[in-house]
Amino acid sequence: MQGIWTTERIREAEGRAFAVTPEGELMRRASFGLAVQIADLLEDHTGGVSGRRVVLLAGSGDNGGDALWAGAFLRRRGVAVTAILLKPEKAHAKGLAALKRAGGRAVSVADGPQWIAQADVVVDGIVGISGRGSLRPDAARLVELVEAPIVAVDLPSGVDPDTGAVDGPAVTAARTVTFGALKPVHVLAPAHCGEVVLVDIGLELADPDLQRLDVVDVAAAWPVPGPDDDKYSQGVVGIAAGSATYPGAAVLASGSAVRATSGLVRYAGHAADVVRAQWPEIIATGTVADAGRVQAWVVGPGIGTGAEGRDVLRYVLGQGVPVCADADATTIIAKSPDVLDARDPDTPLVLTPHAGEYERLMGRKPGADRVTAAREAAKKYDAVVLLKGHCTVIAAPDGRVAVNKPRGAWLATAGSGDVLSGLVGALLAAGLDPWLAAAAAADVHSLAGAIAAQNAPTSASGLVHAIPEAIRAIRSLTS
Ligand SMILES: NC(=O)C1=CN([C@@H]2O[C@H](COP(=O)(O)OP(=O)(O)OC[C@H]3O[C@@H](n4cnc5c(N)ncnc54)[C@H](O)[C@@H]3O)[C@@H](O)[C@H]2O)[C@@H](O)CC1
Ligand SMILES: [K+]
Repeated sequence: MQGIWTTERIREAEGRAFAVTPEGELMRRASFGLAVQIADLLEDHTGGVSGRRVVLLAGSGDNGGDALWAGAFLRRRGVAVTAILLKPEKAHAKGLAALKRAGGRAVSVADGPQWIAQADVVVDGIVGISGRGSLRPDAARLVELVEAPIVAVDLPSGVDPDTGAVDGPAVTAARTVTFGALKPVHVLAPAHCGEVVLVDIGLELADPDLQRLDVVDVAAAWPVPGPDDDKYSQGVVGIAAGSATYPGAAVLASGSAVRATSGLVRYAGHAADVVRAQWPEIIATGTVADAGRVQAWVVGPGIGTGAEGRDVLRYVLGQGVPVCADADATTIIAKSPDVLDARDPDTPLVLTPHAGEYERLMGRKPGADRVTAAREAAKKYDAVVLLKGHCTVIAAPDGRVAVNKPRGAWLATAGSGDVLSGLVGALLAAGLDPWLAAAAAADVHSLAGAIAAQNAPTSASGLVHAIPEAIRAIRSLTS
């Protein structure tokens, strides 16, 4: 999660950096780092650098400028560099002059195909963070001809920088070299980016005002008990999950909450005996009405979508504490939206749909632009929406969005979602802002998945046991 920045914030940071660095310095740093990566790929792909052929697809903006400057650096290492200028009249003037001074060649779109056919590596400097929409026809035709590996400058052109959406021709890169910080595209469109390499150009992104929005500092957010805390003051979470026939969801969601924080966990439902046997520290009762006071509820996993599940959901929504509604609870809300009438308007709600549940909630699939999809659901339900997928997107009704950096696909295992909802509930009970709670939970969940996968293949129980190590790892990174 940490270090993924929307283009708006990247631009703000660049603006600050421009003010304190000599003109052209940021682009020099970016394009030098880019040239190093292009040479590295040439070496990997052809066994050498000098005498190899690189073709630059150079668009009209600074992204094209980066590519042209990188071409000039590569000339010094004996690379034959040809730039295809997509808009010759708007090509980055200084970059083009530098390339020509260094002995590089610039050609028109019409002459492009013959150079592409001979290229060892092609560089996509078509558009960067100002790019919108898919590739234009000229660029698309050239990209289609490429057989050599492509290095994308900053991001693969044709893919939306902030959402990763692709709705037409786009570049598929072997490697993407980005500058300053990762942007959403790098985690939302991994298939188009290939390997992502981050080049430090000295952007100051640690501004606390900026962090508040797009970067979730999980280590700082995670509740740590202080000397005056007791089991109640750290937040009591209630788990309404599972059934007598299917106690697994109850065991996983409750266990995950136990492992996430040291507050008290209450369980209410038909699996009380099994939960108690697995987790002696949990206070388990048969019904939500008997559960006692909690500071947040997790409701849904394995409760069924019938009348009893509906009553349970209605009850917890009416308690005036934050609720994480997961799995069957999402389906109940989709089928009978009137259950939400039980909700006090001020009660924070976190919904955790996967794509299928999203479709039930919204009447349409999330589609390629999962950021907008999550935002729209957050608005419609006035809830934090955590849209599950290879990369999880967390949107708040006020527009905040966090994206969770994927760490492998081990989380796609039965019961994994139950573990996530337990984590969200524990953080809600500890008093975290619901968006932050959901984002921090997703991050620890994905790291726990990666840790559990060291003993692959793993399972949801393995995930629960890896939670403390994941929290320790994240905390140690910043302490
Ligand atoms: N601003 C900075 O501090 C730095 C920026 N750098 C580079 O600058 C890039 C951003 O440059 P710019 O803001 O000049 O813009 P871009 O190079 O991203 O885009 C240039 C122009 O392309 C046009 N365009 C938009 N969508 C298009 C599409 N689908 N097909 C064709 N043309 C399209 C637009 O008119 C846009 O202004 C970054 O991605 C990065 O590569 C780096 O040099 C590092 C420093
Ligand atoms: K690009």
